[in-house]
Amino acid sequence: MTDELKRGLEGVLVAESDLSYIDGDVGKLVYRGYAIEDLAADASYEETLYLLWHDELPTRAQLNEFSAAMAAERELNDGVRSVIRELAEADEDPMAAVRTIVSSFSAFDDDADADVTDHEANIRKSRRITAKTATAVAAYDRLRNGNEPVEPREDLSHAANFLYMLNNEEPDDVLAETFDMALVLHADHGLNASTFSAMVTASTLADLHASVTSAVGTLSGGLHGGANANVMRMLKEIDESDKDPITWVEDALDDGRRVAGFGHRVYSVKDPRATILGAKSEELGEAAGETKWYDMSVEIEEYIVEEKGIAPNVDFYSASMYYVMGIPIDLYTPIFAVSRVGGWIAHILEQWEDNRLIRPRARYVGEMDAAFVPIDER
Ligand SMILES: CC(=O)SCCNC(=O)CCNC(=O)[C@H](O)C(C)(C)COP(=O)(O)OP(=O)(O)OC[C@H]1O[C@@H](n2cnc3c(N)ncnc32)[C@H](O)[C@@H]1OP(=O)(O)O
Ligand SMILES: O=C([O-])CC(=O)C(=O)O
Repeated sequence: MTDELKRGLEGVLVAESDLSYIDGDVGKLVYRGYAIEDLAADASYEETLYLLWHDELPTRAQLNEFSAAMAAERELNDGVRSVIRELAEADEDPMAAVRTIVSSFSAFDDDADADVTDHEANIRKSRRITAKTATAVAAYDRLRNGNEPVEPREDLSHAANFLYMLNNEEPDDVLAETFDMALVLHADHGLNASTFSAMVTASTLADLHASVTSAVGTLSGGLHGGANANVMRMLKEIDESDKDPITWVEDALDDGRRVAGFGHRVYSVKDPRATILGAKSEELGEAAGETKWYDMSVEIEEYIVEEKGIAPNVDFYSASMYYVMGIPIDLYTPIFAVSRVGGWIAHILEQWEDNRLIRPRARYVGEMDAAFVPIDER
């Protein structure tokens, strides 16, 4: 037992994993050995999920079977629909809504009572949770805007079907492929905070729904997944201010504010996902004739890298890219969850393969030997 204190568990190894590897010094990310650049360019989200859940890339036949089985789970049952409707009526924050909705899935899951050691049941639940999270986010957005949810279609990919359900319009190939790529890029990232919280919950032998629900709550915070929406809010605030982007950022830093979308616990250089998303943001901006958000982002990046030595993370360029795609700002983090749910599940399943309760210690710095005073004598 060591008494060395590692605040924020920085650099502490707590598990072995063969899911994803990050070299933060050179900006390298791989899923099961495959470079993120290759997966982003050529693999679909379903293919990536198969890789994460089943150890290897699927053959065409395996992928077709896997994708069809996931697509068959897209529909929501009436119980979940009414939960979503009530949350939308209450105008719940979208990430809080996702947390509650994911939790509610278990009430209607045929395998809810299966033991956590039942791998086949876990895979069935994994497919359901992943498929239904996308449907639920789209339905939530429609209902809060006074529209009826759009029923999922099984003939579309996970990405295309999500955009179809969100907009009640089949996306063109560019939009569907871009969104699919975003899902691939966000699917896994080592022991990030939300994945770790899923693992902590799973390590108690709480079930998949409990573990994923923990993770959704953890992802919502502004230091983690919540940063993507904060980036876009910042870009809009700058645009509406009378300051140029550099002055705005200088003032924010002088006020002790953090600039959303910059900095990372593991990367000391630019996040490789930000490089890919930046290029896509530029491409989509040019195609839409609106490069303002991308240009502003580049200006901010150049300044912060130069002045502060802090590089952009995944959340920086996804913001301007989603904005050009017409996705509502407060859905950016729910969309992160729509993808990352696959990574959470992969780590939960890996945790259960060789489970040990996760339970660190705190150094006690409180009082000792306090004399207890009965309540009426205090
Ligand atoms: C999907 C994701 O979760 S990616 C991360 C998304 N989060 C964000 O973009 C929010 C903004 N970023 C941050 O707050 C941080 O960089 C984190 C939380 C991501 C990582 O934090 P940590 O590893 O704990 O680094 P820490 O907070 O110790 O920062 C180190 C130094 O860099 C500075 N710094 C780090 N990020 C930023 C930032 N975005 N803006 C300004 N300064 C920053 C800190 O002030 C600190 O400086 P100091 O040593 O002079 O006090
Ligand atoms: O790894 C982290 O700490 C945060 C992150 O980039 C992610 O979860 O994708």
